[in-house]
Amino acid sequence: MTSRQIKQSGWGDKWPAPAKLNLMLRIVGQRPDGYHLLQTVFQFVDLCDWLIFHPVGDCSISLKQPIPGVAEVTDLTVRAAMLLKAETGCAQGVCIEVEKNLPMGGGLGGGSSDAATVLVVLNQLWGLQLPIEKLMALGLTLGADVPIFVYGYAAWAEGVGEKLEKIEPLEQWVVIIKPDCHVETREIFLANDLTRDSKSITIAEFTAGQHQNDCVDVVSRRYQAVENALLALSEFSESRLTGTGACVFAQFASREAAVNAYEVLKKSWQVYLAKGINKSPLLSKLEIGNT
Ligand SMILES: C[C@](O)(CO)[C@H](O)COP(=O)(O)OP(=O)(O)OC[C@H]1O[C@@H](n2ccc(N)nc2=O)[C@H](O)[C@@H]1O
Ligand SMILES: Nc1ncnc2c1ncn2[C@@H]1O[C@H](COP(=O)(O)OP(=O)(O)OP(=O)(O)O)[C@@H](O)[C@H]1O
Repeated sequence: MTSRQIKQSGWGDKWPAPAKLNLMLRIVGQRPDGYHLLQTVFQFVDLCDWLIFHPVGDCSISLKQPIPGVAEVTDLTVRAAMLLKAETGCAQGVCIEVEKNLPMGGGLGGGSSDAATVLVVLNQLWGLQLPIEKLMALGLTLGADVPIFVYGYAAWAEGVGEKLEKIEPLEQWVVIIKPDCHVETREIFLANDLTRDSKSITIAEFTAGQHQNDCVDVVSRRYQAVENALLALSEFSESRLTGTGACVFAQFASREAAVNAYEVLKKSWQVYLAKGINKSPLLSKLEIGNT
């Protein structure tokens, strides 16, 4: 696979960083370093943060406006840019502007997606020509969810989420509830009552309807708002947790059915109406190399 080429220069453009859903999530083991071995299915949705890259005259990395509560040096976009510089010795700089739409700590992977967009776009804007595989490996050092956003296709994932196999789940309408709580991924993976020995399943079993998320009981027990959201959504369709939460979602075969649920639920919840997509909108803004 060669690096992907950008149609135009891309400086000053708005670049998408989409959200993801985990359509199922099984914990099938644990590595010696404590990280959990998963089986999961990633699909993107058309809800996005948007990033703009502004040229600067020196080698500095900065944010136009830091996200409240996230120090600039720990922001995943800044860390992604620094990582590229450290890896390549690139002497260029950038000012990154982030239009933040995705809720943080929601299990939608917003921070990871922002980081992936930085890796993919700066790789091109800075003329670094790192291959996608290298960007995915760099991304993995920032977070387990970063590689899928670099990869850009809906996928069956194993390992900690870095072993990816392209699949094409149905692109259905989705209603997502963001309960009024912030779930730390780390807290859930540290829980004593987390199932860590699920039986592995096949893609065919997932396609036939095996949608279990092994984190759901642990998260529901600790966060009443998540349990309530799962219950509210289940009035309309099968309700599921994405990642370690806090967001819960349900898929709908028609836009009408999704809108109906959305209209009812928005009276009581922070709710999003979205569409599942198997190709990341970030990829759609790029010309594809030899993929
Ligand atoms: C739950 C998922 O969202 C599913 O897509 C991801 O596995 C989480 O990915 P992420 O948010 O990028 O997570 P990271 O930032 O890499 O890890 C946060 C913390 O969760 C724990 N963690 C994460 C992923 C994993 N497979 N096993 C873990 O035990 C680790 O303690 C880690 O310190
Ligand atoms: N650019 C960023 N956007 C969002 N969060 C960031 C960013 N940089 C650092 N963070 C930190 O990362 C934490 C997790 O944010 P994120 O939005 O990725 O959560 P999430 O949706 O639960 O992700 P995941 O599904 O990968 O666990 C935030 O609480 C915040 O402290």
